Amino acid sequence: MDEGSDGQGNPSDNPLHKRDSPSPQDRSGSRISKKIHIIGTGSIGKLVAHSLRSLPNPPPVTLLLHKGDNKDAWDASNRTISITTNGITVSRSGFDVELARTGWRSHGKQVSLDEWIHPPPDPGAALAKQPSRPVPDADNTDPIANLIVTVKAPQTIAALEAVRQRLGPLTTICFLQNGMGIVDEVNKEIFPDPETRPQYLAGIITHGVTSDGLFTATHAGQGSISMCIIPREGKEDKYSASAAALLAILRRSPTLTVMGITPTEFLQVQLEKLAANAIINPLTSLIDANNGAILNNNHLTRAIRLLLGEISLVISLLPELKDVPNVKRRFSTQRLEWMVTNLARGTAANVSSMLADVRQGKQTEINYINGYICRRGEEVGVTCFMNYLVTQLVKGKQHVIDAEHSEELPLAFTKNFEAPWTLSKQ
Ligand SMILES: CC(C)(CO)C(=O)C(=O)O
Repeated sequence: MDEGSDGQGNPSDNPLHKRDSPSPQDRSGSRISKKIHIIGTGSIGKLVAHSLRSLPNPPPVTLLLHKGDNKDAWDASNRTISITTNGITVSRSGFDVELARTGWRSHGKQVSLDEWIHPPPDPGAALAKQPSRPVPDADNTDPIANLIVTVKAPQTIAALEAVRQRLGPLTTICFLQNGMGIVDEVNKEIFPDPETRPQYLAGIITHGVTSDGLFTATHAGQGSISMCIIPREGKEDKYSASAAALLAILRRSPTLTVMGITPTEFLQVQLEKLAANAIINPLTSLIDANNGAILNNNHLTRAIRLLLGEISLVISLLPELKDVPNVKRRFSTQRLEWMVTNLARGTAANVSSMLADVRQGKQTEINYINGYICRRGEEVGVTCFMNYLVTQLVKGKQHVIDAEHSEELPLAFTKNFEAPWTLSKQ
C-alpha cells in the first residue's frame, strides 16, 4: 500500500519519509537526544543493541538490566555483545549498563518482597486496596529519551514500571515484541493520561535469533522489521520529531532492515503474524515438537482449520479494519492456512518461542496471541471456544512444568535474596 494513502496527509509530512539528520530538532528547536536505552537483553535485545553499535557514528546505547547478577556478570566480562552470523562472530563494545530492577507483581499489582513470600489470605482483595509500591531503583530519575522494549509481552508492565519515573511525554518507546494488546495494557496500567503519555513506535520482527549466553546470540535467519509510529491520541502533532528521529536511526542498520509502514498496513501485518503465531506456537507447545511437526498431519490440520475459522471471522469483523479494502480475502481461512504452512515449513527445525518458554516453565505470550483473539472476539460478538481452549491448555501445561521445576528447587531466602522471578502470576 502507498505510504501516504490512508489518511496520514501529505507524504512529505509523513515521518516514514524522514531521513536521519546529524542533529534533528523538535518543534521548540531543542536538540533531540540520540541516546537509546534498551530494556530486555534476550536474543532480539542483543541483536538490536549490537546492530546499533555497528553503525558508523553509532548512537550511545544503554542496556537496562533487571537482575543484579546479570550486572555483576557484565562487569566481570569483557563488556561486549557478540553476534554470530554464518559462523562468524563479531563483538561490539561501548555500551553503558544500568540496573533497573523490577519489583514483584501479584494479581496485577506491585507487591513488597514480604507480601510475595507471605501472601495475605485473599491476595486479590488485599492488594487491590493498596497503592502501588516503589520499585527498587526508583531513585534514578534521569529522563530516558528513547526506550526500546524487547522483553516478552507478559513482562512489559513490570519492566516499564521499573523505569516509570524516567519516562514522560518527551520519551519515545519502541515496542519490539510478539503478540497484540500490549500498548493498550501499557496505556491502562502505566500511562492512563494521553497528555503525558510517551510517543510509541512498534515493530514486527521476522529475524531468527537465538541466545547462546547472557551477552551472546546467533543470528540464524536474516529477516526484517516492519515498523510504524503509532499516532498520538488527541494531539495536533500525531508524530513527534523524536519518534521520527529514532525510526531514522533504526533504518540506518543494514542488519535490522527496518521498513517504515503506515499504521493501517502495520495493523494488518501484525494480524497476519498473530494468526501464524496463534497456530504454530500453541500447537508446537502442546505436542512438544519443532515447528515442522505440525505439517502433513491430518489431525493437526483439522485443529488448525478450527482455530483459523475463528481467527479469520474475528479479524473480518474488527471495527478498525471496517474501511480497509480486501480484508476478507487477505484474512480468509484459506490464505491464513497457506501463510501458516509456509511459515512452519520455513522454520521447520525451530523450537517456537512459546515451546521454549513452556519447557522452562516460564510464563508464555498466550494471553497476547490466542487470548487477544478471544478478547477481540467478545467485542465483536464471536465466542472463540477453540482459541479459549488452547489458551487454557498451554497455561495448564506451563503450570505443570513450573510446578515440577519448583519442586526441584530448595527455597532458601538469604539476606541478599533477589527473586529470580520478577514476573506477574497469570
Ligand atoms: C515464526 C515463529 C513461529 C518461529 O518459531 C515465531 O515467531 C515464534 O516462535 O514465536
